Amino acid sequence: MSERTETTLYDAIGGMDTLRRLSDTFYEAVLEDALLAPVFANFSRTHIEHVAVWLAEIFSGPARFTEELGGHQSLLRSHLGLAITEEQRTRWMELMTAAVEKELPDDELLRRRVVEYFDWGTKIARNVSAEPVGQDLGEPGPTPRWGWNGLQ
Ligand code: HEM
Repeated sequence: MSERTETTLYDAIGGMDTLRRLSDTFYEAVLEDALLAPVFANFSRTHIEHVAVWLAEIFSGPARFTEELGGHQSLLRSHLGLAITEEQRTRWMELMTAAVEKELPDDELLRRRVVEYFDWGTKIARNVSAEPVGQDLGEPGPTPRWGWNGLQ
């Protein structure tokens, strides 16, 4: 194993500071986007922080989303009833890819793995969003981890 893959994606990204900047830059663009802004009608600043906390855990940083914010089940439930279209998912990916290019270290493999996570995760969000608010999702299992080789 190379030295590099012994580092978590979280550390390679630059930890919470970079994830907060990523989330902030992304939502600034989302709220100016005619296709996505209406989906985020109930947006608040805490959303930016919660997304950064989720991403920290996904990329093997501190597990605070599980410990403090309801974990995987709660993340999935946040998307119930949103009826996200494929067009909206694609726009979300475009804006997030631009935010990754602006905020993450200039490391091609790191950026590629992070964008691959978002591609995977947005498909799950879109699928869950087709279910009505209050839908019983069962026990989805622990928060996933995404590393140098993708889903762990
Ligand atoms: C990997 C992909 C995604 C991640 C990691 C993610 C993450 C999150 C998190 C952590 C929350 C809870 C925020 C909170 O507690 O305040 C949330 C809520 C939400 N997400 Fe996502 N999301 C993803 C994909 C999407 C997509 C594709 C859309 C729509 C195009 C979307 C729309 C929303 C909306 C509307 C909420 C509720 C916002 C509110 O608090 O009013 N998400 N998401």
